Formats: sequence, structure tokens, C-alpha cells
Amino acid sequence: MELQHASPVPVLTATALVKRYGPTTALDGANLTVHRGEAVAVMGASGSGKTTLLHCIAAVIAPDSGSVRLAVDGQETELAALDEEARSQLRRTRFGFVFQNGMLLPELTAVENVGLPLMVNGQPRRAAEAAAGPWLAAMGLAGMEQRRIGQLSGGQAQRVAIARAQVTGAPVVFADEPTGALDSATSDDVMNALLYATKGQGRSLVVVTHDPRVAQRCDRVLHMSDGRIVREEEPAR
Ligand SMILES: Nc1ncnc2c1ncn2[C@@H]1O[C@H](COP(=O)(O)OP(=O)(O)OP(=O)(O)O)[C@@H](O)[C@H]1O
Repeated sequence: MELQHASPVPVLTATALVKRYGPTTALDGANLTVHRGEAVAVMGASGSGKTTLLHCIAAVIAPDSGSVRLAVDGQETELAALDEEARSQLRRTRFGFVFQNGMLLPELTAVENVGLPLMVNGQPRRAAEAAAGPWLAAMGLAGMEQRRIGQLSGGQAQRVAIARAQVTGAPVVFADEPTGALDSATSDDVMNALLYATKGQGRSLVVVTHDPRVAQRCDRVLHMSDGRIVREEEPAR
């Protein structure tokens, strides 16, 4: 058998993204490519446009101009052209999200939180929770399925959020400051869990972070300034 050097397969390609809020230009011609199975960090000063970029490439908001192409399962979709309903459908099926404060529902248990995206996609509760259980176990949370979010530590709650972002098998996971509220040891644990659940399963991860330790764990670090990616580096292993 001939050995071939596998070239990276683009999953998300953003070109010339522009997004304005009144007089503020949050994105000013941003370009980025995310490949299958890679972890990409986005860094930059406060206000440089990181969250706006994340929201555009994750179909949370539409850019004013530019293109965001998603290529999965042999299908190409132009995200910038979709209406709100189509964007919402795409987010539910193709993307996973992890935020700084987890965005978990406090009145639900851990297993209910993780199963929720499957129920939203039409799966019965029992099947959704059965699928959620192994993800909680993979995150080191076996035995905590029935705890409400308030009965978990910050790091544990964040691992519930990571499990929830994986349960649909989404090919791309977006994380906005996923370790922002954690101490550095807990942050390392959460980053381990996040990388295992994404890159470790052949999925892609895009993580916005101010934390150089988080960025160093990724395959590529993109630096933003004034609404554009101005520099890219590959952290030394
Ligand atoms: N919904 C909004 N309405 C008005 N202005 C906005 C909105 N969202 C972002 N902006 C502005 O767009 C610019 C980029 O914001 P963005 O949140 O993308 O930056 P950021 O790099 O993520 O910042 P931070 O690190 O502080 O979270 C900022 O000047 C911000 O004030």
C-alpha cells in the first residue's frame, strides 16, 4: 500500500468577513480556515473581534458581507446566505457550543442538560439520556448524572457543558473562553476534556481565549487585531 501524506481537509472557510455595529467595524475582512480534526485558538486584545468572528462562523449571526462555507459529509453550505431558521437548524445539528459560564440550565440535572440537544432535535427523553450517560462518564462525571448544576464544582459543570456540546456528534465545536472562570489546575482538566471530546474524536475545535496556556494546547493560534486575523502560529510541541 502506498503511504500518502494526508493533506488537511477544510471544514469551515471564512472569507472577507465584515460585520459592523453602527459606527463600529467589529470584523474588517477576516479570513480563516478550520480543518477537520484540528484545534484552533483565536486570541487578541479585548474588542479585536474574536467573539464576533466566532458568532459569524458558527451561524449565530450573519455577517454584513463575506462568505462562510461549511463542508461536511460531502455537502457544502454557505452560512452567510441562510435565514435565521436555517441557521438555527444548522447550529443544532452541525455545531456544539461551550461558553465561559457553561450556559447550563440550573433546574435540570447533569444528564438532562447533556441530553437536551438531542431532545431539541426530536429524540425521546429516554434515548437522549441514554446517549448522554457515556459522555458524562467520558468526562469523569460517572455517578453525578442526577446532580443539578448547582451541586457541581465549576470545573465539573464545565465538563457537563463539554459533554453537551458533543452529544449530537457535531463535527465542529466552538468554545468562547471555556476556562475563563476557572483556576489554572481546573482549567487544565477542562482543556484536556475539551480536546479529548473534539480533536480526540476527529472533530474540529475553535476556541476563543485570553489564556496562553489554553492556546498553547491547540494546533494553531490565530491572532486578531482590528477585526482581522493578522498572525498565525503553530505552538511548539
Ligand atoms: N451586539 C453588539 N452591539 C454593538 N457593538 C458590538 C456588539 N458586539 C460587539 N460589538 C463591538 O464590536 C467590537 C468587537 O467585539 P467582540 O466582542 O467581537 O470583541 P472580542 O475580541 O471578543 O472582545 P473581548 O475579548 O472583550 O470579549 C467591539 O468594539 C464591541 O464593542
